[in-house]
Amino acid sequence: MTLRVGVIGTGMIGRDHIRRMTTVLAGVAVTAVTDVDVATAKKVAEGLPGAVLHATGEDLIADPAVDAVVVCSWGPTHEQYVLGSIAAGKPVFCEKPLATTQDACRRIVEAEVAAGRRLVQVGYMRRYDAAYRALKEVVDSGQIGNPLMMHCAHRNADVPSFYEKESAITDTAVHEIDMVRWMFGEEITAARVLIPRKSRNGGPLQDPLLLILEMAGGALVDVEISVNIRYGYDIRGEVVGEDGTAALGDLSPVLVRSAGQAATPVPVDWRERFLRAYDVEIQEWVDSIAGGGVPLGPSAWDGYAAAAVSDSGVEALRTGTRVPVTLAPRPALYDAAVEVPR
Ligand SMILES: NC(=O)C1=CN([C@@H]2O[C@H](COP(=O)(O)OP(=O)(O)OC[C@H]3O[C@@H](n4cnc5c(N)ncnc54)[C@H](O)[C@@H]3O)[C@@H](O)[C@H]2O)C=CC1
Ligand SMILES: O=C1[C@@H](O)[C@H](O)[C@@H](O)[C@H](O)[C@H]1O
Repeated sequence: MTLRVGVIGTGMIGRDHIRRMTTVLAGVAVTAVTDVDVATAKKVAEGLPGAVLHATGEDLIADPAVDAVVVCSWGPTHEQYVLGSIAAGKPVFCEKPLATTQDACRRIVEAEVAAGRRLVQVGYMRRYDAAYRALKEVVDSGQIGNPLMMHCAHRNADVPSFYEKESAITDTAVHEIDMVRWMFGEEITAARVLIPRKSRNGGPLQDPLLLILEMAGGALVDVEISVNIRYGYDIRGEVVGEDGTAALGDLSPVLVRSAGQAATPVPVDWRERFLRAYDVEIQEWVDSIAGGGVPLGPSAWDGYAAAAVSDSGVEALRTGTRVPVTLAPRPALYDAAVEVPR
């Protein structure tokens, strides 16, 4: 059976997911699109034989030729489309963040619990990245002993002009927030932010930042967030255990030695660095729901938990204090929600 998908938001990642669903993945077809930027959506629809261009996200969700919805619009619009998909009983893959506040995420969790089945998956694609999966396997094997700390770096070459001070946490470090919950298999209990000297490349932003996360089991995670690093898109992670360390490997397939130097290329952006992870993520989502099953990836609960930590991180950035994370009780629908079945 071919899963018929409608895509809301035909911007950068919307178009990238449409490309992979139409030219890379199996068992899926894009049958409808919409965007408030009608001209772009029309152009995208014209390149998709048989696809319908809808005036609104609500019309797309109601389309009988749409079995499942992919939400790639701006964060503040996610809640309405995810709630609309749940109300229509349709599986929905929502790009991160699930919603921009923890209250909005809770409303989504409550709607899904009321519906009585898992319909929502959130686009935290690092759980599907080969390097992160290999790192987690080492940690889970016990080879490096009990994990005590994790050092992370999230470096963007640059960011768009509408990127705000808080985006370093809510839009960028939110990937690490989800990833470490999954890596350690436990919740984050508090956040702090340390502010170093400002980069001259950062404009009005406080760039870089250091986010410190406390894990429920006592481990500490530090995340360097640099969003104007210029040289490329660089994602790092190293877990320090009692008996050893394990780090994400060098991902380039080529090392060039020339003119007295050894060099590997650095990815330009997230599309290049996580190309394969997005493919695996969406293919697994398609496969899990195509036969009427439930989505197995990051859940609405994971989206809510990440948003709650993100809110604490923003508060820590604003106040310079340690801010605890308080989560609502986890509904039984999400038991084992920080684990991704393999
Ligand atoms: N998983 C990942 O690594 C990444 C995730 N993202 C996430 O994907 C989402 C979109 O990001 P980008 O594609 O980079 O942004 P973008 O600005 O390129 O595209 C967003 C599109 O949504 C449309 N839009 C805005 N409001 C809408 C509404 N109410 N209804 C329908 N369409 C609407 C805009 O017109 C625009 O075309 C964001 O939530 C972002 O955080 C983005 C980049 C990477
Ligand atoms: O999700 C993403 C963007 O929205 C965000 O702005 C970037 O900082 C991240 O690296 C990228 O993965």
